[in-house]
Amino acid sequence: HKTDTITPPKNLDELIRELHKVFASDKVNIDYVKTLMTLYKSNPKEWKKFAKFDPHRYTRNLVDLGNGKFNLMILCWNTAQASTIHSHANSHCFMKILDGGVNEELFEWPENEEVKEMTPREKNTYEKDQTAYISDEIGLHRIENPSHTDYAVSLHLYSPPFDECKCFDQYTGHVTNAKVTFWSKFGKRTPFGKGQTK
Ligand SMILES: O=C(O)CCSS
Ligand SMILES: [Fe+2]
Repeated sequence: HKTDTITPPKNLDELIRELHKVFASDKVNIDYVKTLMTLYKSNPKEWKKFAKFDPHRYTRNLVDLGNGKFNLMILCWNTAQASTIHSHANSHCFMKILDGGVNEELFEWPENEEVKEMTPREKNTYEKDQTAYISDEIGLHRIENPSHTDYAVSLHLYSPPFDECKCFDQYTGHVTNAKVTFWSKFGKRTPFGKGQTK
């Protein structure tokens, strides 16, 4: 796919339809997907039913299962909430900002098993409608909503889908495997203890 002739998706449903087509073939054209997600102009009317904020932690809200080829989800960052430093299970990770803004701080992978502070790399800031891409080959990152007054909302596509990722302690490089959970699926709250991890 050439990226200069992409028609912008008219709405979230059209973006999802287009993503299903793109991921039907096995080779992922990273630039094409980034451009497509960027060209979708965020419209809160289309995603507000997925936008649930929690006082303690950012929420992960499943939007689409991508025919098994990808997971599409909306993450809601309350003020000053951040992720751990984490990896992406050898998957592609695309993050498009739907509202507010986030900071991304990249880190090198820790070397072997030594106990050492992790090495920070570049910091990026993403504003509404911008799209970021990361993979384990690029490195690790932490995503944060830096605002103490405004929420942030981001649309994440992981391909292939994964339900566990590695989290890293910045000061020791210690790794833990964490199952990822969903606060809601297709706009409905996931019941406690059930269905939260897949
Ligand atoms: O999926 C997650 O919880 C990590 C958000 S930053 S890609
Ligand atoms: Fe991430």
